[in-house]
Amino acid sequence: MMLQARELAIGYGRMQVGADLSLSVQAGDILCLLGPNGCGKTTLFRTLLGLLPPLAGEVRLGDTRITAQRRAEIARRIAYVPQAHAPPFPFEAQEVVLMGRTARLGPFAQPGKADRDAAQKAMDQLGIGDLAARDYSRLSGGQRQLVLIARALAQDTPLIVMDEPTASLDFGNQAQVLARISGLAQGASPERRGIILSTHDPDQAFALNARVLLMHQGRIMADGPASEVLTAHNLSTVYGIPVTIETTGSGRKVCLPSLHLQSDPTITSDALTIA
Ligand SMILES: Nc1ncnc2c1ncn2[C@@H]1O[C@H](COP(=O)(O)OP(=O)(O)OP(=O)(O)O)[C@@H](O)[C@H]1O
Repeated sequence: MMLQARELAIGYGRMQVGADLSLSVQAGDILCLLGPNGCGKTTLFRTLLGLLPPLAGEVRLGDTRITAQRRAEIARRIAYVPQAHAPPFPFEAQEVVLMGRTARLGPFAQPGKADRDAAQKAMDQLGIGDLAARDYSRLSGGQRQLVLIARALAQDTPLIVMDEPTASLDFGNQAQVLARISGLAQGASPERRGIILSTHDPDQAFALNARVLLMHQGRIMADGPASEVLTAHNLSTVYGIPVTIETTGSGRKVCLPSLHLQSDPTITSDALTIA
């Protein structure tokens, strides 16, 4: 199963957020989207999922345009981990995870025991089995995020799209989730998944050995292996701060942003010149 976008323009009505966006992902790929706040990552994801119509270009899931497919069909092929917000209604955490099963069943089918077992297994895998009966809207941000990841695992799809999946997670849970993402992409076929995720942490792209799409001003500025795309020059250009890349003793690359911004004459703006 392959998801492919060709020369997409994305946005809302007449407001274009991005253009010339092409990508493809299939089982075994980890595609990591990096770019500044507001550059269009979530908008791109919503377009890839068929939730938002493209302003130009097309998204194909398998052989068919995604806009021509029914929601239940799409839900059998792609799971979505959105950014974790509290819902207006009090669901139990296990009901939220079970939605991953019902999404793929169609409108009138009821989830059965196998579905409940799959939901519980997904929660156990992420170490949140004990949250099953808790009110989702009263969980912490990180707990909610783990519930949404469990929902995607329970949905059991060949592709998973994750919008900043580690954003609210503590140090340990970030590593756990990254390890699971890596495992999902490496599993034996047909268990092997394709993953698209966004993150604000370039080090995660290095840790995942991901293919990186670096977005800048609504376009893809660079596309390729993390070690080729995440250069000091590219990161400094995109994020507007001096960055250095170093290699640790174990051979993994890490990004170090400079914390001495005030003394850098290229970064000054009205907001910073308080004097
Ligand atoms: N529903 C909407 N209607 C109109 N404009 C929107 C809507 N949602 C987002 N935008 C605008 O589209 C642009 C891209 O937003 P988007 O949420 O895709 O960015 P992002 O890269 O995911 O940002 P972040 O890293 O902060 O999560 C922003 O300028 C935002 O204000």
